Amino acid sequence: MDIASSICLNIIAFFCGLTTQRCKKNNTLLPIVILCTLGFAQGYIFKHFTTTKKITYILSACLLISNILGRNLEMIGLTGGIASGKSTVINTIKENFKNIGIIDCDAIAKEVVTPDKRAYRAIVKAFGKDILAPSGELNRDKLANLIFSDKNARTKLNRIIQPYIFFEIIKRVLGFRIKGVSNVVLDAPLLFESKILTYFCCPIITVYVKNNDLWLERLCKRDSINVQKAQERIACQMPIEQKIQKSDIVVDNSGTLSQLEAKLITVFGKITNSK
Ligand SMILES: CC(C)(COP(=O)(O)OP(=O)(O)OC[C@H]1O[C@@H](n2cnc3c(N)ncnc32)[C@H](O)[C@@H]1O)[C@@H](O)C(=O)NCCC(=O)NCCS
Ligand SMILES: Nc1ncnc2c1ncn2[C@@H]1O[C@H](COP(=O)(O)OP(=O)(O)OP(=O)(O)O)[C@@H](O)[C@H]1O
Repeated sequence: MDIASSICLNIIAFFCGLTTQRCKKNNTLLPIVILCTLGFAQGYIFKHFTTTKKITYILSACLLISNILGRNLEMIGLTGGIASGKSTVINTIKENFKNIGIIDCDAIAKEVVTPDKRAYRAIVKAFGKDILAPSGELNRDKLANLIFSDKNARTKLNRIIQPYIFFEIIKRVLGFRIKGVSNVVLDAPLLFESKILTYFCCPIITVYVKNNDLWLERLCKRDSINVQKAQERIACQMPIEQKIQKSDIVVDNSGTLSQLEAKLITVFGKITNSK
């Protein structure tokens, strides 16, 4: 019990460290407050066990180290509207910056709903078997049509799936830290909508397509949908103007792929060399 509590406190201390850059930027003392609270929580927990002073000192040092490990990890948030080019950005990063770790929330959202996973069972329970393809997997097109046209269904799906996505993000971030990776990109279409993720990411990059017609054209073509449906899907997310305003860096993807690549090499070159 004491070891489990200690591991949990260390994980919290690590993620508290990860919020440091964002809190510095926003001028808040939140990480220090959380760290002190953790110290007290640890003291309280261990008071009830027969531990020596030496062990308490070692455990406190562990908390501090976990916090420093979190501080030294740079989590770069990548977001933007639907079909704005986030996956294209990720492909460019993979090619040009081999040392950057990637966490793709869309991919995680697909993995956590494979048949017989807990999220899959919860979705089938909530939406019925109609939402399944003959193979037993989720019928993603059907689910997409449903959630992009019905706010209640969207909220219901988000409530079911997002805790599993967050849990997976935590696991992957810790995995990267253990491997010694110090820059991680979190590709999260709903980064600002989730609110909590914004505390862990600094800087946050928003990719957008300045030319609205071009944006609609790319979305219609990629998802094989008409303009009306494309507009409906765009309207399901926070307006892009708000995302831009909340971001630290914005990348306009109205140009060609090579123009995008050139912009990204400059942006990520600066971020990774700034430490
Ligand atoms: C609705 C689903 C089944 C559609 O699957 P599909 O394979 O057609 O699309 P894909 O997963 O690649 O998502 C495409 C894009 O749709 C947008 N989107 C997805 N889910 C949502 C949502 N709940 N609200 C608003 N936009 C969303 C995002 O921009 C995403 O990049 C799928 O997107 C899903 O499970 N969504 C809920 C999970 C979620 O919140 N994903 C975002 C991770 S932060
Ligand atoms: N600079 C570009 N020039 C031409 N086509 C592009 C460019 N950038 C992206 N695209 C195309 O636009 C479409 C959307 O891009 P992409 O899939 O990368 O967006 P996304 O933001 O990851 O989408 P989502 O998060 O909604 O899945 C794709 O078909 C992609 O090939």
